[in-house]
Amino acid sequence: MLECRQLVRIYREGPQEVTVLDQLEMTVSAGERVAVVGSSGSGKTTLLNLLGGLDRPTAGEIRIAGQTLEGLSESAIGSFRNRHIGFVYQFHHLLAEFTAVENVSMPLIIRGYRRNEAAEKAMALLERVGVGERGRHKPGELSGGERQRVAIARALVTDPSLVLMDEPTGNLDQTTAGSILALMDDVAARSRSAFVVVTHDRRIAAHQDRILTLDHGRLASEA
Ligand SMILES: Nc1ncnc2c1ncn2[C@@H]1O[C@H](COP(=O)(O)OP(=O)(O)OP(=O)(O)O)[C@@H](O)[C@H]1O
Repeated sequence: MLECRQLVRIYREGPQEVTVLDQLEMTVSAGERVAVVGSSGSGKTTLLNLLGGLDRPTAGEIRIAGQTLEGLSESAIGSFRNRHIGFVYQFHHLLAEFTAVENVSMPLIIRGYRRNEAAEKAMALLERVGVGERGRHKPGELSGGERQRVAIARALVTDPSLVLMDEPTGNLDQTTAGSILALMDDVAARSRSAFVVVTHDRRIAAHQDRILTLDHGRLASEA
């Protein structure tokens, strides 16, 4: 499902070069859930941005669902992402002028769902993450944790083949985080989505099939 070969990301700051990812190798199968842990600044967000095609590697190859990202134009990566990848990033990027239901419906409408059908599916997911009664509100009227849950619903609503999550439960209490884990279980079981979850939360990490630790630009298996 996901394969990285000799992935390198070097940041240049004037004359300085910082190698954040160094010949990194990673494989995730369909339906498999992987946690990525590592100290602050170890490159976890950098890795997620590369996997989602938001940033380009300095060298190396990323293959998702049989497609190599290298060589795709920005717009081709954009439409590939819409079809295959669900994202939860630290900044949620919800559309401010749309309600929670509309935000979660959007990826379905892009895929050709009718508005009513999309809204129904979106609402069911918002209910699953405990914000059903906030569905008619815009992001500015929601708390940080509520916005985060809307972003999680939006990432999962299309049953994407790959889900990328950066600290998905960072703002959430234990009970709410538990309901997110249950939803991830459902999605993984139903649609064989692969998950890559960056987290500092040991409970979230332990819930995945494998834990990979990012250290000195490489991934080592922990469990
Ligand atoms: N655009 C950039 N230009 C230069 N350096 C960058 C850039 N983005 C990230 N870095 C550096 O790359 C390193 C890895 O950053 P990254 O955000 O990937 O770490 P992280 O593991 O996600 O950290 P955290 O757990 O704190 O979120 C850091 O040293 C950071 O300062």
